[in-house]
Amino acid sequence: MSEDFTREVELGDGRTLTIHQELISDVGGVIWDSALVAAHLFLKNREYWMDKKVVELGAGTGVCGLVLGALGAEVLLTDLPERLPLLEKNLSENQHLLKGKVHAKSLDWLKDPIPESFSMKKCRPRAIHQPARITKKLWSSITNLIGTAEKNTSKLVLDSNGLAISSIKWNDKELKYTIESNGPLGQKLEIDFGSVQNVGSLPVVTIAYTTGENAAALQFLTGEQTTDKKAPYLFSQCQAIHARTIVPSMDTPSVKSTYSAKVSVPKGLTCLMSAIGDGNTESGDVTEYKFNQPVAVPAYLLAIVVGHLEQRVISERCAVWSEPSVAEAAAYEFAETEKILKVAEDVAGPYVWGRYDLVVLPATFPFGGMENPCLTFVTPTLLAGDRSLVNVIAHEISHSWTGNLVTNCSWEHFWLNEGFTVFLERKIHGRMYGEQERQFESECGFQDTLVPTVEKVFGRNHEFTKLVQNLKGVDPDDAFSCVPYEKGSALLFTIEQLIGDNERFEKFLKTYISKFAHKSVYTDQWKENLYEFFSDKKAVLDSIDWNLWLNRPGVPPKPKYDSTLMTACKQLASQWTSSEAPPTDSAPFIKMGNSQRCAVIDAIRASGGFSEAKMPQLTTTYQLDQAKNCELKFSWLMLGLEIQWQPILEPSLAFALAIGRMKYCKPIYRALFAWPQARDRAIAQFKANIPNMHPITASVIQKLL
Ligand SMILES: CC/C=C\C/C=C\C[C@@H](O)/C=C/C=C/C=C\[C@@H](O)CCCC(=O)O
Ligand SMILES: [Zn+2]
Repeated sequence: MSEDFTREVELGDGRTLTIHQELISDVGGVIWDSALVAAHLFLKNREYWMDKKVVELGAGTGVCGLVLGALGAEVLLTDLPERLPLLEKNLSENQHLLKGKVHAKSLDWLKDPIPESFSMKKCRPRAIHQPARITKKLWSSITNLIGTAEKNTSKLVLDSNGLAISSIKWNDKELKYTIESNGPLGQKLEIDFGSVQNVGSLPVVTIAYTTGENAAALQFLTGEQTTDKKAPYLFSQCQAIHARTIVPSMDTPSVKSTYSAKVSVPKGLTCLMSAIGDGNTESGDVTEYKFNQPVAVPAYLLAIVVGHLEQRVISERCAVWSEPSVAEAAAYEFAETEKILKVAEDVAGPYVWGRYDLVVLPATFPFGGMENPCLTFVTPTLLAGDRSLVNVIAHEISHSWTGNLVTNCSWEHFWLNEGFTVFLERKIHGRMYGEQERQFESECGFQDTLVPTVEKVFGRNHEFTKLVQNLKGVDPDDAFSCVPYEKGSALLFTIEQLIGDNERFEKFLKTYISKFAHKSVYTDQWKENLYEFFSDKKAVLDSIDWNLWLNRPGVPPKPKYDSTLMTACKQLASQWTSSEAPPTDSAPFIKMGNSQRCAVIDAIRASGGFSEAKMPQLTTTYQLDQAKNCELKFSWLMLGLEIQWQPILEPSLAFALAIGRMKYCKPIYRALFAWPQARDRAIAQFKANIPNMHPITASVIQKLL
C-alpha cells in the first residue's frame, strides 16, 4: 500500500479523532490496525485510565496516547528521536480535541529507565505494553541487486511476512507491486517491472520497508532480560522460514545470494552479522557498522546480533563474543575452537568463510547453536565449565561445509544438512578422542535420542519420522526434531560400514562437498553421486533398502556399533534398575565422561518404570540435582518427570523458565503438561513468561497445549 490515508477513532462522545497514517506509517497496515484496536480497547477501559495521573507509553503507542489525551488523561509519550516530528504534528493537528495534556519526548533507550509497563490488568494488548526497547521496528531499506534480468522478465516475486513496504523503486522510478496473503507463511510480494524498460544489465530495485512489531526472526530483549541486565539486546533466528519477517527475500534454501549491510545502532552497543565486518564509524550517539558476505548464502543464514558484547580472541580467525559477565567462561569453554576447525578442514576440505567467530547469546536462544556463516550463535547452556559440550561447536563448524556450502534444496531434504553434519561432527570427535568415542556417540544418538523420539514422541508411523518428509502446509519449526540428524547420520554410518573402508568413505564425503559446493541439492542427486563414486560397489549399495531408509516412517535398522563404552553404561544402569540394593559408590559414575554419565541415566529411563523409591538415592549418590552440565541435568529431570516423581516438579519448572533452548524446555513442558498434578502450574508459568520468550519458542510450546 503506498497511498497516504487517515483513520477515524470515534471517542464515543460525538468527537472523532483523525489520525494520519504516517504517525505509524513506518509500520504500515499491519501494526496500524493493531494500534487502532488498542485505541478502542483503551476507550473501553476509559474509567481505568482516568484515575491515572500520568500515563507513560512506550515506543510505537502514539495513537493510544492521542486517544487518552482526548479522553482527558495527561500522557507522556516517549518515542524514537526520528519519530518525534510525526508525533508532534499529529498532536498539534488534534490539539483542539485533547482535553488532557499529551507531551512527547525523545526516548534515550540507553539512559532512560524503561517506562514502567503499567499494569493495565483489564486489557494488555501486547503491541502497547512493550516497554521501550530497541526499535521494535527494524528500520531498513535494502537495495537488492537482482542481477541481470531475463529479457522478458516482467515480475519479481519475493517472500514477506509482516513487512510494511512503503516504496519500491527501480533506480528512482516507482514500481507497482501487490501483496497477497500466503496464509501462515506470510505474504507474496509481487513487483511489476512491466512498467519500466530494462535499463542495463544490473537492474537495481530499492525496497523501503520496516519489519513488523512481532517479527518471528527477531527477539528484542530489554536490559532486564539479558544475562548482564545492562543494555537492550537484539538477535535473529531465520532458519527455517523467518528471514521473510526481516527482509523481502526468496526465503527458500534453493536460492543463494551474497549480501552487504549497513546497520546503525546506539553508541555503546556492538553489532555483528553472519558476514565479515567491514569497519564501523561513530557519529553522535550512533555507530554505523558495515558488513559484507561475499559467499552466496540462502536467506535462512542471514543473521544479526546487537548488544553489549565483548570479544575474546581464540586464534587469528576465531574469536568468541558474549556479554561481559560470561566472557572469561566462554573464552575457556571454547578455547579449542581453532583445533576443531583444523580437524574439520582435514575431514571436509578448505574453510571458505574467512572468519569463524562464536557469539554466546542470552538464555532465551531457542537452539544449542545456529550455524550462521562467520558467526555461529550458541546457547549459554554450553558453558559447562569443563568443555564437555563442545560437540555442538564441532557440529556448527561442520555446517560450514554441509548446510552452508552444500545446502538442502528444501526443508523436506533437511537431513542433507543435518544428517551429514552430525556425521562430520562425530568424525571430528573420533579424530580427537578415538574411534570408540565416535562409535559411542553414534550409538547414543541412535539409542537414546532417535528411538525414544520415534517411539514415544511421534509414533512409528508419523510423517515426521521419515528421512525425506512431506512438509506441504507445515511450518518447518513444527516438524523439527532429531530425526533428520540421527536417522540421517545412521544411514551414512550404515553405508560407511557396508563399504567397509572408512578412509575411502571420507574421500567420498570430501568429493561430494567439493562437487556440490555453493549449490542446493536434493536426496536423489546425493544418491546418484554416491553410486557414481562407488561404481565398483553397486551390489553393496543395492543391498540397502533405500525406500525404507528414505521414505518410510519409523526406526531404521540399527547400525552395528562398537558398544564397549555403551555396555559399561548399561551395566551401571542395570545396578539401579534390577537389583534391590542399588550402588552406593559414586566413583564408577564420576570416572565416566559426561556423555557416558548421561547414557547411564538415559539407560535407566529406557528401562521404563524406574522406582520412585530409588530416585532420592540416585540423585544424592551422583549429586544430579547439583549438575552444572545441562545435558546431565536434563536427563535427570526427564527421568523424574517420566515417572512423575514429586520432588522433580520444582527443579523442572525452574529449568524450563530459565532456559529457552527448545531441546530442553519443549520436552520438559510437554511432560509437565501431561502430569495432572503439574499441568496448571506449568501452563500458568508458560503463559506468564511468553513476553520474555523467543517468538519461535513461545509458538512451539503453545502448540503443545
Ligand atoms: C524436518 C524439519 C525440516 C526443517 C526444519 C528446519 C529448521 C527448523 C527450525 O526450527 C530451526 C532449527 C534450527 C536448529 C539449530 C541448531 C540445531 O542444529 C541444534 C538443535 C538442537 C539443540 O538445541 O542442540
Ligand atoms: Zn545442525
